[in-house]
Amino acid sequence: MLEVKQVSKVYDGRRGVHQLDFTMERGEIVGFLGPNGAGKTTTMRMITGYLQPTAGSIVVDGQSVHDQGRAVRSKIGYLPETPPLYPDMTVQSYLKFVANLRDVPAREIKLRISEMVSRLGLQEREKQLVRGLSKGYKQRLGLAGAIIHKPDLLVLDEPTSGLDPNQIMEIRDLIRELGENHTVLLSTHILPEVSTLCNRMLIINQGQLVLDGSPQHFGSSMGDQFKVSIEVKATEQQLHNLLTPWEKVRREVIQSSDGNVGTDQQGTVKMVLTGDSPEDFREELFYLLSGAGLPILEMKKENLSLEQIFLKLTTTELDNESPDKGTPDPVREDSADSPTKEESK
Ligand SMILES: Nc1ncnc2c1ncn2[C@@H]1O[C@H](COP(=O)(O)OP(=O)(O)OP(=O)(O)O)[C@@H](O)[C@H]1O
Repeated sequence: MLEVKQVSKVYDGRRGVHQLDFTMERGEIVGFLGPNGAGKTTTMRMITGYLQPTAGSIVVDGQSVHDQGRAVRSKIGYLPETPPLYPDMTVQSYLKFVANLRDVPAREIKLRISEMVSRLGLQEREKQLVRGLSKGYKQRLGLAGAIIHKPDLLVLDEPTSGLDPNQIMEIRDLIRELGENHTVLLSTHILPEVSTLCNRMLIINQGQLVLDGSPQHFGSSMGDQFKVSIEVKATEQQLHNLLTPWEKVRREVIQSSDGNVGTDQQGTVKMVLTGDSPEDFREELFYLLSGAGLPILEMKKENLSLEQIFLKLTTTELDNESPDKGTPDPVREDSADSPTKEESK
């Protein structure tokens, strides 16, 4: 559906984005994450044809954004960070205006407006002036304008930014619904939004792609440590005696069900064990404990949170600031289990 090939954008000698390379399949909802100034808006504006890349190419459904701009734009719905709404138009007249602009056939416009109004829950607001709408309703109207020409690909730039928690939930529900028959690329600063809405995430930092894959996959496989929580029928002392010689694993006794730290009234201890490498040590741990006759009541692998992944990937300075230098490979899902270049040094 979308192919972004080696795309760079340089603004007055400064890097906007650098050698971005990714594709999106039909039906995917992809979250586009990155700190302020990482290059999300620049990328989205290039995909939607509003900005020309300095290098590289973008293809939507087999057509080049550069060479077949008009045809490509008819396949894309774009909701910029601030939707371009005209305050003196009514909801209805705005939708009519956008429908004309997006080449919706004249005989279909009336029907299309009523479809949009009911789909986006704007029935009560149809005759109201845009200036009187709340931020949430303005966002709904922006979304209605973005999909009125029935595009295949939706590009949404921070669609829930500035909304209150109720409005955020409503817009997320709408995006989830739109994702049933559109391909969606959405940028956001809200990490839980990615876990709840997206089946894939792209993280960009300083103009470069640093991760590509599913939030669930990376939560369980990334990081330079392996973490396990256990509940064992034993005294705290027994566990310490057994595990102290195991130098590669750090131990931390945590609160048990009765709120105590240490052996509880049922004679069990809860502990978090952290290995000093990503190597899975659960099997070794199992044999160690069972060999000592200490029953394991629970053993659970602890995943990295999205926040931890994001921080890990976006707080490292990239050393190739110059647009001419090469780009490190992003961590991709199919290569996430093998060490990254940095980790293998
Ligand atoms: N019109 C412009 N002229 C010059 N530099 C620009 C322009 N637009 C963006 N940039 C620069 O390009 C880089 C990427 O900006 P961009 O707005 O794409 O980031 P972003 O990830 O969308 O940030 P935010 O989350 O703050 O919206 C930044 O360094 C920014 O200063």
